[in-house]
Amino acid sequence: MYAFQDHYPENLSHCYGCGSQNPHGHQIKTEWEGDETVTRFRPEPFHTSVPGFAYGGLIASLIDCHSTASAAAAMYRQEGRSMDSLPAFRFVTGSLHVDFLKPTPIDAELVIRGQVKEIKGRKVVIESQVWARTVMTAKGVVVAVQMPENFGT
Ligand SMILES: CCCCC/C=C\C/C=C\C/C=C\C/C=C\CCCC(=O)SCCNC(=O)CCNC(=O)[C@H](O)C(C)(C)COP(=O)(O)OP(=O)(O)OC[C@H]1O[C@@H](n2cnc3c(N)ncnc32)[C@H](O)[C@@H]1OP(=O)(O)O
Repeated sequence: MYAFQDHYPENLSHCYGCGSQNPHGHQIKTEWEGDETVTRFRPEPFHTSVPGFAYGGLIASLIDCHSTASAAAAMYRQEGRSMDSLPAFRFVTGSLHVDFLKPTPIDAELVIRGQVKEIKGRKVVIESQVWARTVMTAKGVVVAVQMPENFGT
């Protein structure tokens, strides 16, 4: 699979959630399935909250990076060009909202499915659902904003 995150340049691949160069991070991979974006992730025992269940911060982190990657992919798709082409779209999280609906089991593959709800100017809104087997355990809304030139200053 060649994922959205595989298009990130090396100097922007250190993110804890999605950076391929971060050995301590989740290194999530996201791709299109039709009009939805999909990330699959298997929690480790050290992601535990209550024994048997995944930590909520992990779930939020998965929704976060799934959504920023989805925002970038959506913007490229809207312009009909590949994620390798220039100018590059780089998104950071402006807002992250998570609803925890059910306990998320630690021993199941998690599937995060995202839909593009709005593209307006530099802003993309992504809604996502986290599935464990047949149960939707969380849902989220992220407002992703194109990273300003002066980010961090
Ligand atoms: C700090 C670590 C950064 C790591 C990321 C590095 C690189 C990212 C680049 C490439 C991707 C590669 C890898 C990583 C990808 C993602 C990282 C994972 C996610 C994260 O972990 S990332 C860290 C946490 N994140 C931040 O560290 C952001 C801090 N923050 C800011 O840098 C500004 O706050 C910013 C840029 C968010 C907005 O600033 P701005 O000046 O550009 O915004 P502006 O006013 O122009 O708004 C434009 C439109 O966005 C709407 N809007 C803005 N903010 C909103 C909010 N909070 N809620 C709802 N809507 C909001 C407005 O309402 C308007 O919408 P409208 O036009 O419809 O009114």
